[in-house]
Amino acid sequence: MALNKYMHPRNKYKNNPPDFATLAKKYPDFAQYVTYNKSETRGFINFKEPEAMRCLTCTLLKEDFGLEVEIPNDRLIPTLPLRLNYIHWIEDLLEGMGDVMKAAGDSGKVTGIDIGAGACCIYPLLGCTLNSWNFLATEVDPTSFTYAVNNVSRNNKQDNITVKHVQRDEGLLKVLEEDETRYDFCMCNPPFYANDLEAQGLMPDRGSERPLPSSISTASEAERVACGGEVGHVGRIILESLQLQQRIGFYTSMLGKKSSLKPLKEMLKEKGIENFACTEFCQGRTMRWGIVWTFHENFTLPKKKSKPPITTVVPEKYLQHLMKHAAQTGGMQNTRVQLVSNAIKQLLGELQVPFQESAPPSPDHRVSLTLTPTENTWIHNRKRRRQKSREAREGQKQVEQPLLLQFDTEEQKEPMAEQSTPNTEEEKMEHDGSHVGEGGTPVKGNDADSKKMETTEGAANGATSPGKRGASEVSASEELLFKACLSISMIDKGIVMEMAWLEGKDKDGMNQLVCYIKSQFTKV
Ligand SMILES: C[S@@+](CC[C@H](N)C(=O)[O-])C[C@H]1O[C@@H](n2cnc3c(N)ncnc32)[C@H](O)[C@@H]1O
Repeated sequence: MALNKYMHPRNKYKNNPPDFATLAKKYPDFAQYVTYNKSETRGFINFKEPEAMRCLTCTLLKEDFGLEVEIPNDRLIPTLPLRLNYIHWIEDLLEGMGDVMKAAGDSGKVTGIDIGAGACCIYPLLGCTLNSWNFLATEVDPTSFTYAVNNVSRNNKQDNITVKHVQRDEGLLKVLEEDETRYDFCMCNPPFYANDLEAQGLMPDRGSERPLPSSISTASEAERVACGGEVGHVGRIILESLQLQQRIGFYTSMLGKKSSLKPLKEMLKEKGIENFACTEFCQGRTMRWGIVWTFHENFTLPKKKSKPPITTVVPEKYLQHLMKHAAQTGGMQNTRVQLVSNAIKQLLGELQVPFQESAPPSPDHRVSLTLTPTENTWIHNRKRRRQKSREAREGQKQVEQPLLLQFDTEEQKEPMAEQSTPNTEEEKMEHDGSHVGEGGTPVKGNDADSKKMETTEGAANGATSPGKRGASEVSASEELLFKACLSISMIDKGIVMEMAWLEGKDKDGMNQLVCYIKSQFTKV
């Protein structure tokens, strides 16, 4: 699928589309929707068949997240890659907001609001399962509300997720009236359309070049239509946020139409809300957009588009090397993420790259470091090491080997500007392409000119500065080469290192540093 490569790097389906044949073997309910190629090695499903899509979402939630859900026939079927992209964006924003939260005296327990949870209650269930977030979920539609409540208790999440039935005209202000909680964020997947004609794609402004939705929508009227469409719906949240201010850390919404961004950005500016940003959610053949705003002045939201983080899978051989070393030195209590991050921290220390670690570690045990080098020591270091090798060869001083990451003595051979790993089986992930039940707005040709996932930035939320200076300690007289967020996390049982550009003047330097660290992974 064309856009899968721009999925959020932590989206578990980015490089790992579901294998329908394998799922069919395990789940007989799902098997009835699967057809096979001649050799029966590959399974397919019909993305235009709502029953098949409903079963796929339920099966994936069970298989990949351990969640049991029931979705009624006549309600929206949430597709997972898009929902995960939104959740991961919130994770990134939360990470960038770490310090601001602390300044606001936050307890550290992340609590969000999902406006319009739907029957599946997908965002609260995913957010709670992946990140232990608590949620207040609102829902206007009585049927969806009942299903949402049941789906929460079916998964034993009632202590973490409260589902509240609200009236259509009951906004956040009313919902939070008798509530003292300070929320970290709110999220919303609003009804896209202003009326049923627009929902059916029959409005004259739809544009003749634009194809009709490729799938049958199972969404109810409340799920598709809101007064003023999504601009009206999100506009009301903007107006309410003017009163709620910092009661909610940051406000977000997903948008189904790119054209909705402009009026919403104009409204934010008109209301004096300058701290806002937008992003793209790319998956399958569909794009969606995200908008975020905050009343926290210190929280710098990402303002411009940036490349996706450079993603590197840490080789198994290197992990084995670290574990062996840990076994010898009594460090076996460390997780694999900790072992890799400790080794990288040691390397950064040796390179004298100032870094600051986010604290506390995120619930998914990801370790994030904000790097703020003022000098390119990794290139110089290579030169120095080459010089030392030469000297050693000439019978002079021997080269010192650092403890864990043994430096290479050759010039690096890898390309300097690595991009995210390409998707190998994209076509298998038809899943999000059809967008059943969401009144799909397929990507237009002219929307497709910039398909890069915007990465969230502003992760300068450190609490410790191990070994070297902290990121904030770079003195004004020293010029920053760049600021980047290096994170180490576990994705699908593998350890992944990501480097995301934040700001600065030396992108090549950051790419070189990634190559340098990568080269250490292969030196064991
Ligand atoms: C597009 S659906 C999204 C459902 C779910 N969040 C998802 O992403 O699959 C929008 C949901 O918002 C609900 N809704 C519409 N207006 C609402 C309002 N004023 N307050 C709360 N929920 C609302 C609808 O009933 C519907 O369930």
